[in-house]
Amino acid sequence: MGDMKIENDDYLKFGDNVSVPLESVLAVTPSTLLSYSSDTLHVPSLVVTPTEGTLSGKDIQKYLLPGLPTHLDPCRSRITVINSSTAGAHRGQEVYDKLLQPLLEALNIAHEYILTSSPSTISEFAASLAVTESGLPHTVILVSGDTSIHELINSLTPISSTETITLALIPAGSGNALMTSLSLGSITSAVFGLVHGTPHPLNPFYVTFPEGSNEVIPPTIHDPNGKTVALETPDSSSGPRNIFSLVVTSWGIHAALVGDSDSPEYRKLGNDRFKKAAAENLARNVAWHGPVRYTSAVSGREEVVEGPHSYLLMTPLSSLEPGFKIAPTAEPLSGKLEMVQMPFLSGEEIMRVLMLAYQNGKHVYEKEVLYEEVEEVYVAVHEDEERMRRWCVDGRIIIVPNGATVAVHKGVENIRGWNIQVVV
Ligand SMILES: Nc1ncnc2c1ncn2[C@@H]1O[C@H](COP(=O)(O)OP(=O)(O)OP(=O)(O)O)[C@@H](O)[C@H]1O
Repeated sequence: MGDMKIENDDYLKFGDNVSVPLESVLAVTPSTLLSYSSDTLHVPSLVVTPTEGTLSGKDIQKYLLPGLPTHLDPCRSRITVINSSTAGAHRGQEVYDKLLQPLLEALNIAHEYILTSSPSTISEFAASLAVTESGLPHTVILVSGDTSIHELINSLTPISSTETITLALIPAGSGNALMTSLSLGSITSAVFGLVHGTPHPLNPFYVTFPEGSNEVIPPTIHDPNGKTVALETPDSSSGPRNIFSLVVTSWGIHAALVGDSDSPEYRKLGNDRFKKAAAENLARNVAWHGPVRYTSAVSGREEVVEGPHSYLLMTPLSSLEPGFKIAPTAEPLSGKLEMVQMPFLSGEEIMRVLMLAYQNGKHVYEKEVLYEEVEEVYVAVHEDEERMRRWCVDGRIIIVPNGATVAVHKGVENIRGWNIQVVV
């Protein structure tokens, strides 16, 4: 299947000689897989005769699609495509109309299509998921950014059995840190991965927030001021709450600038809001107080950093955005968790150190930076001011009570009975 230009709408006939740019080839499939299968359409004949500059016998393996993988086979999976309509530059519909829908149709992949219409469409979908009547596992093709993935996995409700849900991610958000770290950050590479990839456990890490924690709900058109509500999860409205994180969890200056940039005053500034929030937070020169106790995954020993701190961030990903290698040794999907901590530093020093992250993650060699693979991190937050008690979990802002301890745990495979896999 390729992006071929064929004159006069003619079908290709066996033996026809056609040139297709290699980067346009998605798959080489037997014609029996295709919905418009016909005796005259023999897609493999396009590429099985290698000439210089075309596919060689070895190369062709990468493109071969002899049959549908389980996650795309409607006889073996229940498939839903969710398009997060406000993600990134709002190009999700175009991606679905021009790329995904024709591809799924050509391969006879029956699916349900959901175009999000509100900030709760994804969580409502996830909450409605149950073991299918047919017993088939769910495949969700999510055309979105990282926030939508976070919402989906965190809205799954508990089930008594263990079920698998397979996510195929098409990066259409403004950040796409997960897919960027998996080297599938472009739409074309992700669509190639959708067809040729295999499911791997996502292993999200999780953060336990104590009772009394609140969540800041950013402004929407319906509620231009936003609001703060008690933090809830599908399995608990009292006691500690576990929030699953796939990109980043932070406290200190990172959480402060993400939190500020979401406020109604900053939102008016569009994309410049991040720059302004960063500049203002760096100029404040404040320190965050509370001991950080962690278990090193390397030595197995428990260590304590008393603080005060400027920066504390936990992530399983190497890059939070293209080029910004905050955790250069991270191995996404491995379940491993990296911690980056900086003591109280001036705004200028923080900036100097963080800019080294753009040089292939060189900041981790600076004496000011503590960089460790960790099993667990416990942070006792001692701050009077509410804005200093803000945590960021994949962009969500959560405010903890003064004196409370937040616990961060390395990756787990199962969320409330659901084994989450991602196609890579
Ligand atoms: N029609 C809609 N109206 C309001 N909110 C929506 C609508 N559709 C989706 N959303 C919400 O908008 C957010 C989109 O987040 P998503 O991660 O997909 O893109 P993004 O924010 O551009 O990317 P990133 O998270 O990488 O920065 C999600 O919170 C989603 O629930």
